[in-house]
Amino acid sequence: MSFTGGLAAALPDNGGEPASNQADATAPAVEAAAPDTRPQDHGWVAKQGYDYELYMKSAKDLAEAQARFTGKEPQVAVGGLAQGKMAFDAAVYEWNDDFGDVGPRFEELEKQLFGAENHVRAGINFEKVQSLDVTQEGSIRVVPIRKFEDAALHPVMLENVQLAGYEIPTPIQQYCLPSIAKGYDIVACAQTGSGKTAAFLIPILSKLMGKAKKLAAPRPNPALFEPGITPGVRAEPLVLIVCPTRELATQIFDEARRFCYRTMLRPCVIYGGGRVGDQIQQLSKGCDLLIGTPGRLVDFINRPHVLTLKRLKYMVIDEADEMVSSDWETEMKTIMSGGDQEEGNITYMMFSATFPKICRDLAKEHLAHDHVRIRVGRAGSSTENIKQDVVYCDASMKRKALCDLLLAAPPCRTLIFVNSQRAADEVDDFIFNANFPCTTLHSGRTQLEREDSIRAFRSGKAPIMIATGVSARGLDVHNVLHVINYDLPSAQYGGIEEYTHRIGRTGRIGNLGLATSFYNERDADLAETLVKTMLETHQAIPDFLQSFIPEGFTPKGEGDINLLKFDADSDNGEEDATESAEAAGGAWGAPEATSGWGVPAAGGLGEPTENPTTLTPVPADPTWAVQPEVQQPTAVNPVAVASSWGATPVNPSSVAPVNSWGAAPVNPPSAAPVNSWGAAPVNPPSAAPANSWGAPPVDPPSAVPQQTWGAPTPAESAPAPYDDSW
Ligand SMILES: Nc1ncnc2c1ncn2[C@@H]1O[C@H](COP(=O)(O)OP(=O)(O)OP(=O)(O)O)[C@@H](O)[C@H]1O
Repeated sequence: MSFTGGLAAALPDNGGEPASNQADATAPAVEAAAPDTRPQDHGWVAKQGYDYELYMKSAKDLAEAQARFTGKEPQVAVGGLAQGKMAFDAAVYEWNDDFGDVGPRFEELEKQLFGAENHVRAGINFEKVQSLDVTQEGSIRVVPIRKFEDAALHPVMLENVQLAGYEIPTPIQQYCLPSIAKGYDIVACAQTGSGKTAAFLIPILSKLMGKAKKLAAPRPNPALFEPGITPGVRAEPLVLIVCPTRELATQIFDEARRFCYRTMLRPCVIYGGGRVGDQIQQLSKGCDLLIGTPGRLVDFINRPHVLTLKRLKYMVIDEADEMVSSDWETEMKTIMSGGDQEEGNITYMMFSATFPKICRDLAKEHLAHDHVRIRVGRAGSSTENIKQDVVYCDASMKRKALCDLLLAAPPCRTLIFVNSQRAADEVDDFIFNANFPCTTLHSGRTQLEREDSIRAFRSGKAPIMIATGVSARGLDVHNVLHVINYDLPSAQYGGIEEYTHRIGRTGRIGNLGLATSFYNERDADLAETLVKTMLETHQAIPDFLQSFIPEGFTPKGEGDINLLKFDADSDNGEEDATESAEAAGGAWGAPEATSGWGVPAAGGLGEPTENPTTLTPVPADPTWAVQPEVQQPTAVNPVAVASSWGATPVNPSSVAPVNSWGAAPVNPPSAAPVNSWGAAPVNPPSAAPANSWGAPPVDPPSAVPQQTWGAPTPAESAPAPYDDSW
């Protein structure tokens, strides 16, 4: 099997791969150069080419071809999919009508759905996720729950939450669970990787559990369904989740498969690029929860014999900021108010990590006046669990810098962002030919290639993925330790909001992560907000960006938070700021000294979280750039520069074992990433400071912000009984 992009695989392969992995057997013979083994010497797994022949075949042929190709039974990959099968076909819990309201356990499926390697588990800094301040805005305030046991969940849902390994609800979940229980419309904004998906799935599904028979449309008994023989039904979902990308849709589907386990609720996903006929067949078995991308959804809404929204009870718009961008305007209008749904009966929810004005306007138009508005931290902020490094890199030096970077730290699952499909293919070619195990994700790929890429990345067969920002939005992959902005997203490519979404692919749910961005003069339009965003989470500001630190800002100064004021369009705006201030001093009891962002003023931004010496300006690596304004390095040792390419790791034992990719550990070794990333190249370019590349995600701040919820922790008590009056 193969996991890399087309262009790279089509080029002469210097990697000495087995014949079966060659991309094009008909390509003219090229005298093979000696394979460059530096990536593998460094610990990266061997690259694998893309098998086009296999991927051009139909679904049925694919399974057979795959068996021939591997010489085995169709292989089960992460997520339980036979390679070549598409994500919408993934197994869901199917019951027999005789079971009643709740089905029995099914161990095999349980392992597949909840296995640790198949989804991200909370990391060592989970308490940081917990400690962010929550602001409620608007007239409705809900009392947060502190434990899942207090949320009056259906007992089977509570079991599913435990199986998923969720011990404590994240802040967004603490507020969304009771809000949804009470039936409010919601606008919610919380950091990347803070559990927004479960924040709506758990309470919605819990409310519907036990009522499936009453509310859901009749459908054939799944246990007896035979495609082509059993008459199908029209899909009449109770829940619709709309999201901008196919990858996100399949990811939400995976989460929905987990939380629908043992329930009588059937999840389905539809998205562009997936075969329409096959997706219709899935829907015809019955569909209670439908996840979809806007284009395919509208297509199906226009086929009333396939899909009707007349039973709809909940509509969730995920990544709402992206969804309401002008590209989707017509589709969103059709979905939100068109079709045959009865609008008055629908609870609307909008979720995102950033919330520009256009989003707030849409919320005003569609949501009930008394909707709940929840904001965790500042809208659009990042998390301290991600260490952000910005290194100066001339455009012409980016390729070399990237290879250096990939060889500077022990191999780890790495996501590289570029601004265009073309750049993705070019970078893919380059590093694939340099023998790095990579794959690409962008909308120019076929859907099968995209799904294959993600599986290869998730499983660790291709631990490096090059992606455009749009395609990787919301991507939740276990153990992504490093995000590299090969291109920074300038204003034209989504600006600081895009930056926040991108780096949020690492450091998820309390795990630590590193984000390295290549910066040069072309990124100047981003500099000011980038610096403020970095200061907000106590990042070191490199020398060449020091001039963008707001005037008067000192690490220990009082009132510095105000100096980091962000544009209204990337925050919740003035109107919200006023309400937020009211809320802070109101029912929530937020301490007066707490800023709207939840950083306690006492320690807050004034307190650098790392050794202050790391704030010292860092000279740029002269091998990447010549930068007039930055202090020039004293000397460049060409030998050292050259050897930094193929340097063997300082301490080979600290390199993640090759086979650790596939079954990523539930809790990554505690030494990683702190120790493993810190390993500087053996012979770093003499002028290049080690920590401008792969410095570890800093000593975690010693003063972890205290809970600032205001609401007292409920005393230990028995789980709240399932409230089936919902
Ligand atoms: N309470 C919890 N405890 C532990 N893990 C959790 C909890 N809630 C969610 N997770 C896990 O955290 C990961 C991130 O969640 P999710 O993808 O919903 O984040 P998000 O806020 O939607 O991020 P993004 O804005 O980047 O899309 C998921 O793998 C999910 O399974």
